Amino acid sequence: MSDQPKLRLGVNIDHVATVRNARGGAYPDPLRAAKLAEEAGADGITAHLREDRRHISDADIEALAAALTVPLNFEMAATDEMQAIALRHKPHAVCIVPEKREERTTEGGLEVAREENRLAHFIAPLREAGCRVSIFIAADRAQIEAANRIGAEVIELHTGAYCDAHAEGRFDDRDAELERLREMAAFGHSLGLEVHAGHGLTYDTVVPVAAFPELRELNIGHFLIGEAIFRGLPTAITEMRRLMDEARA
Ligand SMILES: CC(=O)[C@@H](O)[C@H](O)COP(=O)(O)O
Ligand SMILES: NCC(=O)COP(=O)(O)O
Repeated sequence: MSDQPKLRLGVNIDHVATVRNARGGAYPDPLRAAKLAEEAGADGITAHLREDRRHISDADIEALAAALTVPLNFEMAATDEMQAIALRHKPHAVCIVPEKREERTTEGGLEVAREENRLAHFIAPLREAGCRVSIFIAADRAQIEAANRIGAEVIELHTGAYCDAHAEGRFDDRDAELERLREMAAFGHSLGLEVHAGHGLTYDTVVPVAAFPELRELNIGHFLIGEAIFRGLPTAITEMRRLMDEARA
C-alpha cells in the first residue's frame, strides 16, 4: 500500500450536456451522469459553464449544486456574470479557466501573470464566500508564481499538450511535455499550492501523470463520457480509478 495521499478523481460531465444539446430537450441528463459517477467512486464532479452555454446550462449548475453529495468543481471564465453565478451557488471549488469563443475546447491555460491585479480582485469575493479557488494554467513557472501571488489555493495544470502529442505520435514532444508537467507539479507544491491536472487524459496517458506524488486531483471528462458509450459510465470510471491507484502504488 502506498503512503502517498489519495489522488482524487473529478469526473467532468460537460459532454453529457453536449450530446443532450445536439437534439435539445432534456436527454441525456448531466445530473443523472453525475449521480452515477458518484456511485462509481468519483471524488468530485466538474462542470464548465461556458459563456456561450454550448454544453452545461445554468439549470444544470443549479441542479448539480443542489443534489451532489461529492464536491462540485465549477469551471468558469473570469467574468462578472460567472462570478455572480458562483456566488449564488457557492460551490466547493471554483476553477478559473480561459475561454475563446471560436475554440473547440480549452486551448491553453489562463494568462495570470499579465492580469494579476484584476484576477486578485476577481477571486477575493469567491474566497470570502468559502469557495476553494483554482486556476487552470499551463505548466509554466511564471504563471504558477502569479497564481500563488494572487491568492489561489489550487492550480490545475493543463495536460492537453501532453495528451495531443501522445495522440499524434509525437513521442519526443510528449515526453518533454510530461517532464514539464512533472517539474511544475513539484514547483507548485513547493510554493504551498494544491496541484491538480486535467484535460484530454485517457487510459493511455493517465498513468505517468497520476504517478506525480505532488498531485492531489485529476479532472477527466471527454474521454470517460466517450468510453461510457462502449462500456457504461460506472465501468469506464472504475477502470480510470484502477489505473490511477496502480500508478500511485
Ligand atoms: C477547462 C477544461 O479543460 C474543461 O472544461 C474541459 O475542456 C471541458 O470543456 P470544453 O471541452 O468545452 O473545453
Ligand atoms: N479541467 C479539465 C477537465 O475538467 C476535463 O477535461 P477533459 O477530460 O474533458 O478534456
